[in-house]
Amino acid sequence: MSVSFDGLGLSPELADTMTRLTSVGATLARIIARNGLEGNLAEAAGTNAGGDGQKALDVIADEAFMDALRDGAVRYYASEEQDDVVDFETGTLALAIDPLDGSSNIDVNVSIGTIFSIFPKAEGPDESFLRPGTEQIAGGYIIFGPQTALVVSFGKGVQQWVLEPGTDIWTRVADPKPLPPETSEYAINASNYRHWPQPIRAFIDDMVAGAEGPRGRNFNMRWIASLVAETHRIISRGGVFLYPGDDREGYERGRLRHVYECAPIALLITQLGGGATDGADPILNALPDRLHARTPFVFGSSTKVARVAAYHDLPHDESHALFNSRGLFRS
Ligand SMILES: O=P(O)(O)OC[C@H]1O[C@](O)(COP(=O)(O)O)[C@@H](O)[C@@H]1O
Ligand SMILES: [Mg+2]
Ligand SMILES: [Mg+2]
Repeated sequence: MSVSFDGLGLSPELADTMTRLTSVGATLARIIARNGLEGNLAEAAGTNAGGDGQKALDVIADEAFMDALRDGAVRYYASEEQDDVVDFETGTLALAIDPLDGSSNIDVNVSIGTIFSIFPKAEGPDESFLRPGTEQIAGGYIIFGPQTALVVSFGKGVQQWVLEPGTDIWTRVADPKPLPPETSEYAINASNYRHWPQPIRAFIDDMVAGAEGPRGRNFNMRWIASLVAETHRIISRGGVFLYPGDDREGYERGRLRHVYECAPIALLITQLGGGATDGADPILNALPDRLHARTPFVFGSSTKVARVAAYHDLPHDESHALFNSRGLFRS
């Protein structure tokens, strides 16, 4: 196993934890690349704490991370795939993880990932995880796509490593650049349009209307249905992502989980100069009320994220007027 976090000021405990995460990442990359050769990683395997159907790879990834982190510096392990926090009984850190993000893409050979968030351990499990994302000492993801990469922030910018295919060797590559403040690309699952609240519909309506609409220019749309892949694209070339709350039962607070999906992504995006909110307020300042809490999530290029918040503040007619070609907030 070869990876170096030298020069980043990490404590030995954090560096050891990161090494364990990257070791599992290399193993998972090999397992994912062999999907279908020995078994079907997308096979149904049960139901998790959030009521989502689990796939075989969800369970394999969760067990691999848990085994690798036990007897290290992580005391509390909180996973999307487990109802409760696992107490390893020794260690100074608390790690929350979405072991396999984007599981609807396992069987279609599209990028998936692992998202993690690390805090210094607090008194107990609740105190360790139900706290503002500003207190994270690390947050990031591993993306399993045509290329396997680690993108992480330790609170001072964002760093990136790439896995040499077929090996355990991770090489640090150029840091991601700051996000462009403006963008012409958005990501949202538009099949939920009829369920969205009015400000989200207005924001999207105005972009769909393109050059002929109030915004006076055309926009492009992408939806991969892997938060990790969506984040990687936005980090690479800008954009805005929205998973709002909607009126479907169980989706009042959207779909994404605060602790192990949104908080670490918000850390990365804000470190790159972007915005990350629940539509109105910064995610990193919010307090989740339980481990598997969901939150509406809007992140990406700062101007767009601010504009979504402005749509929430204004009555429908006024928002269209303010954002039209003669309005105050054009572009
Ligand atoms: O299927 P939908 O509603 O578009 O939701 C897609 C979202 O769900 C997720 O797949 C949820 O993550 P999991 O696969 O870890 O449950 C995100 O990666 C993605 O952004
Ligand atoms: Mg996920
Ligand atoms: Mg998952």
